[in-house]
Amino acid sequence: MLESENLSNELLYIDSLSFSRGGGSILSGLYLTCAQHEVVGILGRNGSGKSTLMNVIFGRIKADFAFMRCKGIKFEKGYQTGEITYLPQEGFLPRNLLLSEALQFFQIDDVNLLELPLIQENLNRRLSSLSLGMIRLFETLLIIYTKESITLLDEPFVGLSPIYIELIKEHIKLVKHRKGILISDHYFRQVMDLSDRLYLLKDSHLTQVLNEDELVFGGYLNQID
Ligand SMILES: Nc1ncnc2c1ncn2[C@@H]1O[C@H](COP(=O)(O)OP(=O)(O)OP(=O)(O)O)[C@@H](O)[C@H]1O
Repeated sequence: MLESENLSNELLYIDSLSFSRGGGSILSGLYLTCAQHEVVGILGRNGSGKSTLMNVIFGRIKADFAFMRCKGIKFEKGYQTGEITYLPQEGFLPRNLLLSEALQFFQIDDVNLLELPLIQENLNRRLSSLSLGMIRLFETLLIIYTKESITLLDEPFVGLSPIYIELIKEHIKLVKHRKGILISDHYFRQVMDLSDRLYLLKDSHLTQVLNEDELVFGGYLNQID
């Protein structure tokens, strides 16, 4: 169920985030927070700036201006805080790793993931021997189960069959008691289903939306019959 902003247990605080390129404003004065136990969804048309926003938070690109706090401490590059992990749109795990090595690298020790039959069956497989969808699935599960308290997920459902989309959702729900999660994906119903709060990124501004009607009003969806 979508809620209003939860100011207790705040993990991530973003204010006045602005980013422009080539003379055009891509993100303008964005305000966004994420608390522990929360999944915050960000929807937007292609090219609206969702990945740019996550890249700025993680520190891969620099904003023109952004005031960002993690657990009350100001930061400029999310990866330097030791508190933020990020699933980028593109694959990131070296393909020559075994799945077991990838799990070790991210120091995953949660039995909810380690004892999954899907994980157990593939522990000794090299990622290069897996399909692109399976690599994406494992990358997403690994990032969800990292120990860091904030997780940024950019299009975690792309390329996944429905049963694996449900699996990802189930595991996000299992870890969110100890995390704050920002998620962006074009599978908007899945994002809505998971999100405690939902935002629409449009014309470089972020607006909170409460339901599908407001997504229609915001020009993200066509009229619902
Ligand atoms: N370094 C850059 N130089 C020029 N333009 C950029 C740069 N980074 C992002 N942009 C532009 O910013 C806009 C937002 O891109 P971004 O990838 O963040 O959108 P998105 O909402 O994630 O899109 P999609 O849903 O298609 O992945 C695009 O028009 C893109 O061309």
